[in-house]
Amino acid sequence: MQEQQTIYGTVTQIVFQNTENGYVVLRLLARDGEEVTVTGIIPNLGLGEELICNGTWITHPSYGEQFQANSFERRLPESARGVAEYLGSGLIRGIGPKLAMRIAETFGAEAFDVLQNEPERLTEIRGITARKARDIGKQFTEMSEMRLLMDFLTENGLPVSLTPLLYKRLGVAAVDALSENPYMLCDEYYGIEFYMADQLAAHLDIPRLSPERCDAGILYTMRFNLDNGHTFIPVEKLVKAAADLLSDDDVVMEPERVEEGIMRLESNGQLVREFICNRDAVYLRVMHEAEDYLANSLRVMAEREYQYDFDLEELLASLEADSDIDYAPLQRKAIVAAAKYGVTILTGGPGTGKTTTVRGMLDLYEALGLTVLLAAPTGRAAKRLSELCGMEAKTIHRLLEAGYANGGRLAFQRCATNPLECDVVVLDEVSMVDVVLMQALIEAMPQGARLVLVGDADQLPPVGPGNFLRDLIGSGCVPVIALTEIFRQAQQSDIVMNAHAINLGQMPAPSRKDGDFFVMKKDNAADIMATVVSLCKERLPRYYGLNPSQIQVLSPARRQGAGTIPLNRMLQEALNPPATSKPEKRFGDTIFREGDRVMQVRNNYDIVWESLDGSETGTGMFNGDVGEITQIYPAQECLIVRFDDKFATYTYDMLGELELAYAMTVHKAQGSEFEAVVVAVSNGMSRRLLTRSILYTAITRAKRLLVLVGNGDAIEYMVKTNARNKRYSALRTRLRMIDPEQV
Ligand SMILES: Nc1ncnc2c1ncn2[C@@H]1O[C@H](COP(=O)(O)OP(=O)(O)OP(=O)(O)O)[C@@H](O)[C@H]1O
Repeated sequence: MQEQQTIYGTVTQIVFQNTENGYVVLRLLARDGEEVTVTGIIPNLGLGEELICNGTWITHPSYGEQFQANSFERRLPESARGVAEYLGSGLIRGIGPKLAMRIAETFGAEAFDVLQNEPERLTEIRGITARKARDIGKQFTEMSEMRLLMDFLTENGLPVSLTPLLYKRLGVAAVDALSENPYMLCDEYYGIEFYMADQLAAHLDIPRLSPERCDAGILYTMRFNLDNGHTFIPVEKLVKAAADLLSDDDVVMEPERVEEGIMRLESNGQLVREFICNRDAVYLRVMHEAEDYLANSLRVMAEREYQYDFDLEELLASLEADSDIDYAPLQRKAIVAAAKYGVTILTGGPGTGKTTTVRGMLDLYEALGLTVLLAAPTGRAAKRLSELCGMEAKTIHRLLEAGYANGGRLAFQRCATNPLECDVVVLDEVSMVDVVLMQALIEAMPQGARLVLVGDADQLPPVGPGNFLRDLIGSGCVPVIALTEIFRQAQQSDIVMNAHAINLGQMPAPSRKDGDFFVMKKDNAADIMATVVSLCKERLPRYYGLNPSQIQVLSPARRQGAGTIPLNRMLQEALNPPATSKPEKRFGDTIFREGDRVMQVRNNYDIVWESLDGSETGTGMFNGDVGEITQIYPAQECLIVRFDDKFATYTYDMLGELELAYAMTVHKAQGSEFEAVVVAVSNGMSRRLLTRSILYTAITRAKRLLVLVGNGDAIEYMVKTNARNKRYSALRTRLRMIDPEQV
């Protein structure tokens, strides 16, 4: 093992600095007068800082001898020259080298004290207004606080990328809060894995069998399972999973202790335990509230029937006569039901006429003088719905005016006390909506408004918890109109016909020369990916006149086989190769380059956007929004992404919210449609992902052309595997249980 050494010195040059993870390569003027290269994680480093580095000397194959620091202590420079260098190194907006020099000359070694405690004294320097002084002081204070926080995170092996999140929510109190409860990092806001928080807890000497650790492990296990779509966990499974999580070679968390923990969390209101669906079920409180609320409110809404002093069927017939449409009997039934009942479900596969039926509903509502709001779970689905219905549709989040409340938690402006203004809400792509969001929507509906739910129950279930659409249909409590007839026009499409065949467990029909559905069989992932690239780059543009931007590649998996990560790397290389004219920015393993297709991968209500013509500005980008990087500004450390009709700015520290999107997972593509879709399926992908509903969802994303490139066995396996991953959810049972007399 290399001998640990300590070196002291002053930072004279920052050769490389990664702003996300704090990795730096620097030159240090050591106390013995020698200048050496040092590498390590030292966030927010400035020139002139004094460092005491502990580490080892290594010989780098290209750069020779350098000191690899594994821990360090740092001190701000004390000499006037050091102060000038530090302030002038670009850390503070508004201070360049010249101004830094003047600050150092005026205040000498006291400069940092002035910046932190008496920034108004900066006005003694010519050219600094009171406002600028305040701004500089504020930045310096924030930087100092953030440095302390970063130092704390680094010392405890936690990612420095948590700094902005923690600082935004807790400010200067973050270190104290973490020291008091390191497990707060496991909540959905920070999303840190249990073992990391556990590591911090160990540094803080929190006993491993302590109730705090036990309770944190139980809650972590509960949240982790929500990601698998469950709304509750049977107690015996929870006990086992939490005991496993909390035990290792050194410590055994007995199941009895976990049971005690569950009782503690039950009595302090964080968990709810109920015997339901023949199970001893444990819920996170919010999840129990969501299910319970949905069951009660939907039951009440479904009981509601609206009376008209004229015949709705006749009114619809007269509307039909005025238009060139002749609805099928089931469509007519759905349109009338949507005006008559409190809740109506309209479901069916592709080409069965759902959209046409929704348009019929809108016509009837108009004739009845009812105000309608249209919504869908994703931006793309909302856009498509707007186009098809000729009226504005919003995402559910936008409809409910989502934003961040104090402390950074998601909050909806539209709610029970400030309801939406409408007589009807029509929600499309309901298969994607989880129980928590559904609860928020129903809470925001005004008393007496109708709800129309449209979706295809054979699509993938939502990413979030529950199985809302299937549970509601299965409960039998709500009128359901299931369209089954494929309209003649839609029958011309092999995409539609094969989607229905696959849904019935049949292999897709062989490709027709003039058809819109092709299967290309390739044996291994490398051949599959090479074929996908050639389709996107040459063959589809050449034969179908498609622009590569109209083609979307989908894969069930991310890393395995022909997953989205290797596919994105290859597609980026082929469709947007590096060029000196195109600036790029590396973030983790991804290189973002001007011209790249990217996707926003979580909801962020704070991202500022501007419409293309600059006439409108707003905030909020949503999970699944796809755009193109139009500019990268290295000096300003930001890049601009164009999403359909708007530009959004991302600073480099936000790049964790973007992914390359030449290829995306089928899950991410839910609710979106594309001109042409290329689906890659290979052996080597987890069998959990090779299911019929994933293949069906992938295929139904294509409007004009679908090419399925894959291993024959894997495709057949998908068609035959109707396994829906089991979700623990009790909504269906609750809906059936409730006695309408009691509500
Ligand atoms: N009553 C009808 N008479 C004749 N054609 C119809 C009727 N209803 C729908 N169609 C036609 O059937 C096709 C599919 O209808 P529509 O787009 O409404 O179905 P959909 O279920 O929304 O399909 P998808 O989910 O694939 O978008 C369209 O071409 C539409 O014009």
